[in-house]
Amino acid sequence: MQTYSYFNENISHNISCNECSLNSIDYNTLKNIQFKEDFEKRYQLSYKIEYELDLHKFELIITLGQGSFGRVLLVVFEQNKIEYALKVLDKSKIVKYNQIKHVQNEIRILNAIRHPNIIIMHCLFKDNSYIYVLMEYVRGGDLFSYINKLKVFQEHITLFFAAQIVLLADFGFAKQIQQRTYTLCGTPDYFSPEILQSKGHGKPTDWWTLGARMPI
Ligand SMILES: Nc1ncnc2c1ncn2[C@@H]1O[C@H](COP(=O)(O)OP(=O)(O)OP(=O)(O)O)[C@@H](O)[C@H]1O
Repeated sequence: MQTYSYFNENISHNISCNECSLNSIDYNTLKNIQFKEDFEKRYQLSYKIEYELDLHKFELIITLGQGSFGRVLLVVFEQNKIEYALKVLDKSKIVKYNQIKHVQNEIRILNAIRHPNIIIMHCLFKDNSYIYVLMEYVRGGDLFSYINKLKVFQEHITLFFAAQIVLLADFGFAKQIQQRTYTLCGTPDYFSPEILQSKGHGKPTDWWTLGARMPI
């Protein structure tokens, strides 16, 4: 079996991953943290690997969804009996489709952000074939499935989702920018005019996409 070292596997960390470290997120404390500064610090530090964790320490319940490079499983951690979402990423697929940088970036951003509206990444572990991202489990499914089910949203439902149910979990195409970027990514149907004009786009482009995606 092939092994890779793209995800800091070769850097040794002295980490004890126990019940305590998985439960150590205190929301009240987090409220007071200056999100941006904290993000920068965490982003620079990059992510760490929990070498003491492996799949056998979890009970597998069901598959929650399928992504491009693997599945997301609902699991229960044996030590504390808490449910988590475990994203299982297939290393060989990531390498085959030349997505190493994208995946590294997604994990790095998710690991760096601590915000009540953004899913918590607890830790990362790996074996020879897969990378496992242990995250907060969010009930209720995702917006995409809900849109598929209802097809068209009434205005009040659209307002409800747009205003408050923006729990972000997917940072595959996320990028840290100062003013503008010229990177072309995303679904063409929802491209903003500034992306199409290739003159550089910044944060307002996300508002365009949110509006375009709302199925009123
Ligand atoms: N933390 C979570 N809690 C509950 N369900 C989740 C969680 N994370 C992901 N899921 C479910 O798993 C599905 C797959 O997620 P994943 O992030 O792997 O792929 P994706 O974003 O849909 O696709 P891609 O890999 O192309 O970005 C999601 O659509 C969602 O239904």
